[in-house]
Amino acid sequence: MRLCVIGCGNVGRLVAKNRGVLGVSLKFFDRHPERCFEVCKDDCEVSTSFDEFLEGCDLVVEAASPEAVRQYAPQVLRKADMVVLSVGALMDKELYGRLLRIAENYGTSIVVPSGAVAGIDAIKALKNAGIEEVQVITTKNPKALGVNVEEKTVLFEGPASEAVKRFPTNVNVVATVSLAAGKEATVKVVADPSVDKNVHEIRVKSKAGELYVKVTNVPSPDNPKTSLLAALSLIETLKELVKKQRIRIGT
Ligand SMILES: NC(=O)C1=CN([C@@H]2O[C@H](COP(=O)(O)OP(=O)(O)OC[C@H]3O[C@@H](n4cnc5c(N)ncnc54)[C@H](OP(=O)(O)O)[C@@H]3O)[C@@H](O)[C@H]2O)C=CC1
Ligand SMILES: O=C([O-])CC(=O)C(=O)O
Repeated sequence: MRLCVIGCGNVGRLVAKNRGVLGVSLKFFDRHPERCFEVCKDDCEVSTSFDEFLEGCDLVVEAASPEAVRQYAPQVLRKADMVVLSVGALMDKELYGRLLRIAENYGTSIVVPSGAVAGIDAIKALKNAGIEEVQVITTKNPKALGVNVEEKTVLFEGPASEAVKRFPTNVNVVATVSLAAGKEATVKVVADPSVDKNVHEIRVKSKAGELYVKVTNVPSPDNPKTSLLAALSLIETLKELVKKQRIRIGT
């Protein structure tokens, strides 16, 4: 199995470290090829041309940016299944519909890991009973959100589709929650100088009950915006995709 990864940053590096566990050969692509050469050493391939990168891929992982999803997903899905981390891109209804049509025509799939949140299994299940309300509050240190504030400050309140435009690499989770719920989440983004974790609180009201999930994530050492849990969730998703599972846990 050849796993092809777009993005040689924080998450790409963790995939490379877990190569042995996954038992795959790896190929990388990034707009900074030097980052890929550093990630790979002599252990994997690096492509500097995207067309060449796509050749022979069994599964493609996007760990780059929402822009990379817009740029590359249509081409990828004509050839292979694609795991998408920059889920915010899928809040664009036109792109979402277009990608699903391509996947349908070419027999491929888009896979969205739970990423930096928990409870996606229950939200999907609750959808079957009817979801009335979905809210997400994301609180991070101002540095992670790219602002300079001295006290706890609400930076944004509004729908998920707007939140992902304002914070494209900080709140992909609100897109994942919205897609799982089949309903756009209302979102609050808070910068708090007193926190050193990436905190996501999810509230769902449904006919089958209410859900409240709070994750207090350790930021990745190399990229404080991205929680370590997001990369670990990807690794777990990849294990399920590349290895035949004798038991599957969760929805
Ligand atoms: N679904 C979820 O729950 C979560 C998703 N994420 C998302 O996962 C993605 C990866 O995160 P992380 O590894 O920490 O990010 P990094 O910024 O550490 O690494 C991303 C790498 O991809 C490169 N890149 C970005 N856009 C493109 C492009 N269009 N073409 C080629 N290369 C590109 C970046 O270059 P450059 O530095 O120039 O941008 C960088 O080298 C991010 O979009 C992040 O927001 C993160 C956390 C949770
Ligand atoms: O990692 C996190 O805590 C959340 C994040 O950056 C995102 O959803 O883009």
